[in-house]
Amino acid sequence: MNQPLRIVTRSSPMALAQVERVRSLLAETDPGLAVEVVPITTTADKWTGSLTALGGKANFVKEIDAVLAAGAADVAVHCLKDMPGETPLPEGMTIAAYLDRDDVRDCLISPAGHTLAELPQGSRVGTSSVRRRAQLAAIRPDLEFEDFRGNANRRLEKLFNGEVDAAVLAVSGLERIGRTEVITEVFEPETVLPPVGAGILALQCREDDSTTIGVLAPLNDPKTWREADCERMFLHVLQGHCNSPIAGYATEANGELTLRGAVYSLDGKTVLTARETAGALAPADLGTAVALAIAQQGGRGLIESIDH
Ligand SMILES: NCc1[nH]cc(CCC(=O)O)c1CC(=O)O
Repeated sequence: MNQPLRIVTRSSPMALAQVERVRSLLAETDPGLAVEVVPITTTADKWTGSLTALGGKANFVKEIDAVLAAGAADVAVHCLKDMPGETPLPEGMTIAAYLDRDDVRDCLISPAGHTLAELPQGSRVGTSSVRRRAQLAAIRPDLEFEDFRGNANRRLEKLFNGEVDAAVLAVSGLERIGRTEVITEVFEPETVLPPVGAGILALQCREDDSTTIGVLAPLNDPKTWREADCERMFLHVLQGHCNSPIAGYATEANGELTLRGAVYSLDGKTVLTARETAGALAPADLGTAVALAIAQQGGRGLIESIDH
């Protein structure tokens, strides 16, 4: 009688783990509900070249959204970090819930067991993220960066095969694939400011699908929602693209939301930062305020100077 809830996902171990988390949450909130997984392999997953050449990391998200839009699935589980920031959600889509936020921190993985400070002069660090490159270059200008693609398991394989000396990945991603034992240093947000949406899973569905919205609503974490809202508006106002060295991290403590934002030059030599606390501001307005403070320092010029 009841239709199963169909969740569309990429087929990487991390993406599948994310879907399992949603499934087990739904088993608590909706014990009678049947859940079906619709796995797809996106063009971006198969592509081994530069993501910028393919049109950016938004490609991972776009093909999933197309399955949802076509009605072949009811829910998509997106890493908020991977969702494009310069445009609002695709037409006809809504976020029904943000799950309770995971670890937001990035970490260093060095098979030799080094911390960032201990890496030998000129070490090759694997990361395709311009944000991570800029942030690490600001601390260690001698490091060399190499493009490093593939899902997290694949990246660890390349790293331990010696293709690079070290890599930077998100702690939450390693938790999802059960590989936190490889971490050699966790970067606190004060050292490496997390990207917008770090550690947040967004449950997206069609905005006219009130049945699914109702099923997913109990999975929403209101504090994560406010942080996400604030960070997303920050990114939107700055018009950050998929290849922007932008970081933005909102935290709510004692009922008060604070947003720290930063925009970097690629070499990490210029770092524009701003930090504000909401006071009477709504989360999205705090995002706007911090974005404007960075724009006033020349942040838009830095963002536009980078190819995308
Ligand atoms: N770009 C890939 C990606 N998207 C989300 C995460 C990790 C989880 C998250 O922060 O939501 C990762 C892996 C990584 O950056 O190491």
